[in-house]
Amino acid sequence: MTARSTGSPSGSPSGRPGPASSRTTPPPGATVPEPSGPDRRDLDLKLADYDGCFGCGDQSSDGLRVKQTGITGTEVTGEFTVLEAHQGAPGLAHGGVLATAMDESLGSSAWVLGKRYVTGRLETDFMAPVPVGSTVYLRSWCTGVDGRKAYLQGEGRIGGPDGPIAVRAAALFIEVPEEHFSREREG
Ligand SMILES: CCCCCCCCCCCCCCCC(=O)SCCNC(=O)CCNC(=O)[C@H](O)C(C)(C)COP(=O)(O)OP(=O)(O)OC[C@H]1O[C@@H](n2cnc3c(N)ncnc32)[C@H](O)[C@@H]1OP(=O)(O)O
Repeated sequence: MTARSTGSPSGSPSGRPGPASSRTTPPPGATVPEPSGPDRRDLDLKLADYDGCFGCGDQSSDGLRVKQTGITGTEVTGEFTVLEAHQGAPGLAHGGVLATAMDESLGSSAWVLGKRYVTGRLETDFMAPVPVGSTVYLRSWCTGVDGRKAYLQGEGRIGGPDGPIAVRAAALFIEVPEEHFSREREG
């Protein structure tokens, strides 16, 4: 296993600027709350009847089937394996698939904040090609909450949980009421 290339994912292992733009950087005064979301066991129960999510569900044969592997504070880790169905260029993961995996990971970190969030803005940096068959090790965490806005960052590594960063992301999630989901379905 190689050494993790940066302790701080907002750092710049490649010399490139960090992943967050002004729209995904928390404003001064934003704070990271104590996670108050359901713990893993509650979550498993609540999600037991729904496995249709393209990111984490088991019903979608070509879905990513991201498995969550740990939660520490707002940091959520997970992993998925790149299948042939996920190709862009021959033998390599499609960038949109990697962005989706980051959305899933960032969304999981937002979930542990204990409120309902949807992705408002998602920014991704693609740092290295990801071959089909690779396991991508995902990690996301909250950098601040300001009213309805939750700011998150994340990364996907290959070769092991401490391997090189292949993709990194920053996002703004927006808190929505429960009706958001039923209203949109009926719309
Ligand atoms: C824990 C371990 C196990 C976990 C186990 C799994 C758990 C489960 C995980 C699930 C993980 C799924 C992860 C996928 C998550 C999706 O994929 S969600 C689907 C994709 N996203 C959407 O469909 C959202 C569509 N957009 C919308 O519905 C609406 O635009 C929104 C985002 C709700 C905002 O609309 P609104 O409520 O009318 O609010 P609005 O006033 O427009 O905006 C609120 C504020 O946000 C700002 N804002 C909104 N959008 C933006 C933007 N794009 N850029 C900058 N600012 C913005 C506004 O400027 C405004 O700012 P202020 O004026 O308040 O300063």
